[in-house]
Order: sequence, then C-alpha cells, then structure tokens
Amino acid sequence: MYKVLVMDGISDLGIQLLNDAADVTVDKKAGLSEDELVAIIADYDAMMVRSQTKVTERIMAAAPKLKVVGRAGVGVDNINLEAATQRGIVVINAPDGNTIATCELTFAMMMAVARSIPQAYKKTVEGEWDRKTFVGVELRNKVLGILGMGRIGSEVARRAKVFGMEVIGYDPFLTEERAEKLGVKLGTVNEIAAQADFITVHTPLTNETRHIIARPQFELMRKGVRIINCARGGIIDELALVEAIESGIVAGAAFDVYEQEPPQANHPFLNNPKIIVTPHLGASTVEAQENVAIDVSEEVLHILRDEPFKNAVNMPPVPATVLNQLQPYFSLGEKLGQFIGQTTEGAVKEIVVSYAGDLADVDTTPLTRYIVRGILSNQLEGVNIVNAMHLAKSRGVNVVIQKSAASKTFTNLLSVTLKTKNEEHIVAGTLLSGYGERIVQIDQYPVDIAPNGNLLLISHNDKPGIIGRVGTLLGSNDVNIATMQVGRKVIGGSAIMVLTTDKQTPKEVLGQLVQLPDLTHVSELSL
Ligand SMILES: NC(=O)C1=CN([C@@H]2O[C@H](COP(=O)(O)OP(=O)(O)OC[C@H]3O[C@@H](n4cnc5c(N)ncnc54)[C@H](O)[C@@H]3O)[C@@H](O)[C@H]2O)C=CC1
Ligand SMILES: O=C(O)C(=O)COP(=O)(O)O
Repeated sequence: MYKVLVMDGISDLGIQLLNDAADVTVDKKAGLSEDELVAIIADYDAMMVRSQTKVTERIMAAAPKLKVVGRAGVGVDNINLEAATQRGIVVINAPDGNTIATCELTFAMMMAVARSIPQAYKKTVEGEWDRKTFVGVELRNKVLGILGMGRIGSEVARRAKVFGMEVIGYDPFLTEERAEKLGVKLGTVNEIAAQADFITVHTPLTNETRHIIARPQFELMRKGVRIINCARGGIIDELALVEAIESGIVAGAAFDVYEQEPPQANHPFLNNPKIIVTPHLGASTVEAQENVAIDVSEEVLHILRDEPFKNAVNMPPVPATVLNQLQPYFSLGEKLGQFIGQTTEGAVKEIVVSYAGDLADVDTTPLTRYIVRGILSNQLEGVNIVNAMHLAKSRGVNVVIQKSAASKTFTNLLSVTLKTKNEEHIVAGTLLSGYGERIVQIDQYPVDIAPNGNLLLISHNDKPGIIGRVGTLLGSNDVNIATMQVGRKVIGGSAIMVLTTDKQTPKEVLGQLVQLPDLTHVSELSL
C-alpha cells in the first residue's frame, strides 16, 4: 500500500483518483513546519504540495521511501530539485492547469488598477460617496508590455488584443514568427519600460529575471504607467517600485506575489493606497485547482506504480555504463551551455554540439541533455535532463550533433554553437588532465579559463588603456578581479577580455562599464 501525503489545501475533487485507488492511502495535512514534516515523512511514498510547503533537503533526507514530490501548480521554487535529484526522488509539476486562472487574475488586476476598484470599494463601504478621486484610464489604445511570453504571458497578450491594446512582448524564446501570430511587437526590457502604459511580468524568478524591473527601468518609464506582478516576487524590485510611485512615475501597481511570502506587517506595499495586493491567488480558482490536482494525482499514481510519466522536472537515473564514461563531462557540458546561454541575446534557433576525440565514440545523448539544460536553464524554470530536449523542441530550437574522430589540440573537445536570427556564437571546453575543466575557445578567440564563479565577458577594441580603465572602474566599486584573460586575433582589432571577480558586479557598475570608450559589449555570467 502506497502512502501519499497531501499538503497545502489541494482540491479534494482532484485527488479523488488517489482516494479511489485500491493501492493508495491518502493523508491530508496543512501548515506543518519543517520539523513536523521531518518527524512524519519517513512513512510516505509520495508527497503533494502547492507553493506554501517548502520541500527542503532536510525533509527529503528524512524520507527514505519518498519516490515522488508532486507540485500541484507551475513554480517549483519551493522544492529543492538538486536534493531530490541526488536522492532519486522524481519531482513533477502541473504546468498547464492554472494558466487561464493566472491570466484572468492578471487581467482583473490590470482593470482593478486602471479603475482603482479596491480603493473605491473601501471608501464606499465606509460610507463615503466619492466620485471625484477615482477617475481611471481605459485599456483601449494603451500599450501593454509583457515580460515573459510563455503560457500565461501569451494568454494575457491574446486578451489584451481583444481589449484594443497594443502589445509589446519580451522573451528570449519568442521568435518573430510566434510574435506575429499573437499580434505582438517584439521589444527589449528597456523599450517596454519606455513605451508601455501597463507592464506585466510572467517569467519565472531566475538570476536573469531578479529585479529585471528596477530603478534604471523606472527612470525610463512614462509618467502614469501601471505595473502588475502575478508571477513571482522579486522580478520587480519592490523598493524601487515604491520610490517610483512616490516620485509620481508609477500611477498604480497590483501585486499577487512578494519577495517574502507572506509579506511582513510593515511591508511598504501594505499601506500604500496606490498598490493593490492579493495573497498569491493566481492559481486559486475551482477549475485550476481541480485541473492541477488531477494532473498531479495521475502522475503520482504512474510513478508509484512504475508506469511511464510526463512532466518530470528533475532527472531520472542514467545507466551505469554510460554514466561512468560521461559523468566527468556533465559539469563541463552544463557550464558551456550556461556560458553560451548567458552571453547570447535573442531567440535561439539552433544549438550545434560538436564532440571530438574521446567523446566521438560514446553515446553522448545524456551529455547533450546537460548542455541543453545549461542553455535553457537561464530562461526557463524546472529544466532538467529529462525535459531539456523536449523543451528545446517545443520552442522550435533545433539541436544538431556533430562528431569527429580527433581534435587537433586536445584529446577531447566539446564545442557548443548557438545560432539566433542575427548572431552565431561558439564556446569550446575540454577536461585537462591535472587541471580539470577549461574553456579553451570563445568565438574566434583562444582562451584558457576555469569556468567557475562570477565572470565578466567584455568585447572591446584592442587599444592601449582599456584594461586599466576596466580595472579602475571595478576597483573603485569594490569589485576585486581574481583573474584576467585577454584574447585578440590581430593587433588593434576587436578583442575580448574575460575577468573572474570575487563577487557579482552590481548592475549600475555594468551600466558604467558599457559607457567606457572602446568597450563594445559586456555580459555578466555566473557559473
Ligand atoms: N500567482 C500565481 O499564483 C501563479 C504564478 N505563476 C508563475 O507565473 C510564471 C509564468 O508561468 P507560465 O507562463 O506557466 O510559465 P512558462 O514557462 O510557460 O513561461 C515563462 C516564460 O518566461 C520566459 N523567460 C524566462 N526568462 C526570461 C527573461 N529573462 N526575460 C523574459 N522572459 C523570460 C520563458 O522563455 C518562458 O516563455 C511562473 O513564474 C509561475 O511560477 C504561475 C501560476 C500561478
Ligand atoms: O503554480 C504556481 O507557480 C503558483 O504560483 C501557484 O501557487 P499555489 O499553488 O496557488 O500555491
């Protein structure tokens, strides 16, 4: 008999399937602390959660029987995926069931913030008949900027078009063809900031998206812009938003999610009359809760019964023979993927992976999955080696594998090329006996870099003084350079500089770096 622990108020109708199964018993609990979960979890084969329960490494360590954690929803940021993978616990989610619910909440928030509905309601029930304060704005003919054009963002765009809005979308995976089909113009984050009357975000929270809307973006915005966040707290810098409201740039905001949930009693949003707040209700409709609970229950049953399943967001075991040969390269492959993914801009059309030398005769499929995971993990939540290839395919990204017997210089060489509509970049790496992982080529430049920590990749003209200017700017902002490499093909031509730094370079300093004479591009990476 399998025991399933159901947390966080998952819909009863949805888990009927589990209740009806002869080989399953279900325990429903809510609001347990980590300690309380640690005390009981050893009995369970499966656990189902929403966003409230944090499924930590400690909980998994106390759960020797646990085979699967089911997330009845999209975001898996409350589950320690790495720990689950290490312990062979499958993590599944229900990515489709709450799209419409969250899209509709976003729309409700947009209309509420355009017409000050909550504020007007409050005054009216308090006995005041105030018809002067709450003069709103129409959505028709306004520009809506959408950051993140996945499932929810695309549905918001469709509805906005029907309301007569002009939509500008930003998403590294949004190709021109798909944008055209949706009737959405493509724009950068800053273009959206400068042009939009309403801005809504629908990305996961990643290193890239954290504070993607912050003070520099608010400074670009039109006076009277309205901001909506029904995705994840932290995508928009909360304090910068409050400042932008105080300075009169932002006319109103509507938030469903917060950097810390629940927000503390003194959180600046909670007593700001221009900010509408809801307690993470995006997925809270009867329909969405039934959908996600049914989806997850079906998958949990499959996994418990060793039947095929979909929607795994972490990794299944790799056969031992393949593992032995490929394991040393997994980390290098993923880092090369992260490197090229973080340094290439625009919608990816093709990934070319070339294996030379030792790697040419092995079945490298699992390694390719690590590389593709590295590339996609920058933009997508929950990418793993199970779903990486599928996600690439579903987003129209072609993955091409090339093999050649030997590399001229290295006994093994792994090269990854990313092609977008306008750009093509390559990074290559190797495992050097005694030295470990090295990046040995970036575009046309030979380099020798250990792919670890914080990196700055700077393209510049090969002119005297540039290295000094970069060093001085970083030093005066307390960013210590650990290592520096420069690469060029010809004297006085274009060149690159790769720095490793002891801490991340603040966004403002990156902005100042780009302004330095003869510097053409800066990317910050963390590997
Ligand atoms: N408030 C709530 O209760 C709910 C919140 N959510 C959250 O909404 C978000 C979106 O969910 P879905 O649309 O289902 O996910 P999705 O995976 O379909 O879409 C996310 C999109 O964000 C894009 N993206 C990633 N990095 C980006 C970047 N740096 N800039 C611009 N775009 C970027 C991806 O390419 C992808 O298209 C997730 O964070 C999810 O957790 C989802 C459901 C309910
Ligand atoms: O699905 C998601 O990502 C959500 O944020 C929904 O969270 P919830 O299941 O309502 O706690």
